Amino acid sequence: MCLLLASEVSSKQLQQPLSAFACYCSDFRLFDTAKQRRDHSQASSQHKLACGGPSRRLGLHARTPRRPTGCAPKPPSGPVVDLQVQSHLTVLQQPEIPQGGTQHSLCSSTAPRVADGAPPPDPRRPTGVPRNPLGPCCGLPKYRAIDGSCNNLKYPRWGTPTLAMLVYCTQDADGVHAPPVSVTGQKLPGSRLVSIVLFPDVPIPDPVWTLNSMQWGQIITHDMSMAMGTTQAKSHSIQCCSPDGRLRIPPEYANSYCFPIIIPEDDPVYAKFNQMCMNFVRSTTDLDAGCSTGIHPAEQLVTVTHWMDASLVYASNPQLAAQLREGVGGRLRVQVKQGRPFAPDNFNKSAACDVQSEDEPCYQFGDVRANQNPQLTVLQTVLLREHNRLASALQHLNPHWDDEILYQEARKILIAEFQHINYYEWLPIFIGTNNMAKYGLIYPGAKSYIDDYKEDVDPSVIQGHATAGFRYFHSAIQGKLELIAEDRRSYGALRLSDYFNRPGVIEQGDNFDNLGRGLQTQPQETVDPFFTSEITDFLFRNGKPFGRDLRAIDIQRGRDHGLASYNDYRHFCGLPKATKFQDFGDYISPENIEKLSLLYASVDDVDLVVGGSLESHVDKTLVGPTFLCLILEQFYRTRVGDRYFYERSAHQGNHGAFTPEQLNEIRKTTVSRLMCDNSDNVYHMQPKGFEVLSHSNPLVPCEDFQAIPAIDLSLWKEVPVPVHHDYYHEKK
Ligand code: HEM
Repeated sequence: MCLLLASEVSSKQLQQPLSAFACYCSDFRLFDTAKQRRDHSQASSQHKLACGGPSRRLGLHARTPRRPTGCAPKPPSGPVVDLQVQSHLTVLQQPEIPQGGTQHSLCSSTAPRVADGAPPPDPRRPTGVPRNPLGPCCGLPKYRAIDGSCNNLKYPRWGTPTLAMLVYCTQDADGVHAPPVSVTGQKLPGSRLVSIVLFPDVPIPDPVWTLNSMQWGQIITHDMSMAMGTTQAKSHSIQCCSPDGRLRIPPEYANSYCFPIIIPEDDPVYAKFNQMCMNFVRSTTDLDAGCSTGIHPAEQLVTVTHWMDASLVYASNPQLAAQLREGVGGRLRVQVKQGRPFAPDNFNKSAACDVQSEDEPCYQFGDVRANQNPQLTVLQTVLLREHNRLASALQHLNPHWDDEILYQEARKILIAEFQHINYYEWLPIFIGTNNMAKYGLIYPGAKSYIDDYKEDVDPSVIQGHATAGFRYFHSAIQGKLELIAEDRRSYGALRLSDYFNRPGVIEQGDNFDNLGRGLQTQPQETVDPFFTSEITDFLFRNGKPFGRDLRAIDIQRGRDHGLASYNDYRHFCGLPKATKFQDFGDYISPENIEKLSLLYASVDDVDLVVGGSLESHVDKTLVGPTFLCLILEQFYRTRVGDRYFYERSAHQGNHGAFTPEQLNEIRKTTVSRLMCDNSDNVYHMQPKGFEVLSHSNPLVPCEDFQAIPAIDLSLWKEVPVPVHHDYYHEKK
């Protein structure tokens, strides 16, 4: 029997830093008890001290200058390419996205990770092969394991929760875990100050893309990443500031996870409330978990599966996954309210939501962040309903299938739909169809299997993607969520910060449909260096007149994770390295260069989160070249490293591969079809749901299957294999 890693861990435990869960270390030592782990980690910190390294546990945060080259220059490799978009992109070099057989060169500041070819030896990165305590993967399962293990048969733990993010370029001040400081040895400019100066609130509605483009992006994020030790919705159990907004105690004595954001005295918002300190708790690393000897850069752990596997629907650990199931007909549990299915009540409402009474809804989904904002909860509910819709249809077609088969088959189809929407409908908007096709992320027009699986490509979430690049799309968040009627008139709007962690609003009246139509009608905010004050001043304010600043948190998180500088990442992505601020002028405006030069002492100090968010966009994308390079790399890995990717055939080990006919049905999936099929009383949608209504994208009836195609599930009808009588024994 296969024992799965996360079977040791409950979802609640996974949210807590260093909670008492079993921890696999890179040498595959399994700590059975918290005490064993503590002993080991004490030994590690002694070792660190012996090596002259810091000890966060003792509050000794070394403050050594930012190393100027956290990222070694990428050796020239392969031809300069133009990405078929803009001549100004000629700096990006083809090997950024590994193509078949090409050795991918990575920053050398940390041990290189795997792209193509043989994996480089990295003693810190568990592969799970020789000493896998789980034993070998069992057989060749048709379905993905809930915790993502055994997707890669050579490296069974790749993509599982509690594995670290992939690092290209790090810049910990002490080479291990201390947040970076300026090359001058001084502090970097405060994250809140940078947020105020460079990322103000200037509302510009996007002329083309709907709010669903933003919201679906958050869904993709939550499927693939959540840094361990962060809460991302509710306030953290560790508080680094005093209740009146002052620093609780001098940093050197504070909780070793504290890294509070200092608020400037003349802050335009927080000063009015005498706030000088914004809570910020560091993510949990392999070092904290006692899984590192402390002589390498600490790596942040992820609590969800790294795969694109709809883990936000099904959970990332088997216990929670089992609790989410109805146990009948392959369905997931729901509670039906006025004839409409919603997710079941959260196991611990007050921990998961900011509810004001026990009656107020707060849901249990596969991901802990699902209640964070109403539109997110709407999409989580749509996906939940879609699973049950598929399971019921399959049951109708195949009454002989049991609960397990129905669950797994519906899950397999839903994951395929999800991957298809992500790769063929959503990502092209953000990173460009041409770029994706050129680097093997999509194959437009394909009618058969795409066998591009590469066993040695590590599918892990990349630091530069999750901690910087993808967070740029926080810019697309709208401060008001419009309620849209069937005739597409708006008759009101919800203020976002009134409803953080209060999802019950989606049940009131027709709000579920109104919010769903709002997602597909209201434009998102333009992706640019402007961010709504609903997230920069009022994030998670929970009834208070001020909240927190997500942009400042993004910047601080980049420092917490030791991301190398923007200049280093620029260089890594093929842009020339700057020696003076004006050298950023190829992609950053003169006004912003001036602001950067006033804030930062050196070009080598500029945070990746900051510089990347100021770049002008590559044509036909919503990002500049540095983030484009990182996001392309991420989704290349996510695709080719996934043995179960929906376009894959059985020849490459996808033992549950769709038939070619089924695959071509999956390829009809669109986000509009999902919204049509899983709303309550929505009868019209535009075919392209991520694009605003227009003459070329008009409203059509949901029953218009030409305009909004539906998957023909009859192709999943299985002719039962006749049971052969055992005449020999019968005769006897
Ligand atoms: C209303 C919408 C959203 C809200 C309120 C929100 C809020 C947050 C918060 C609070 C965090 C944790 C910050 C930290 O402690 O480091 C976070 C992380 C993140 N967000 Fe968002 N977000 C939203 C939408 C989006 C969108 C649209 C995207 C991308 C398309 C996105 C991408 C990310 C990423 C990549 C992370 C890091 C996840 C991890 O690895 O831990 N978010 N967001």
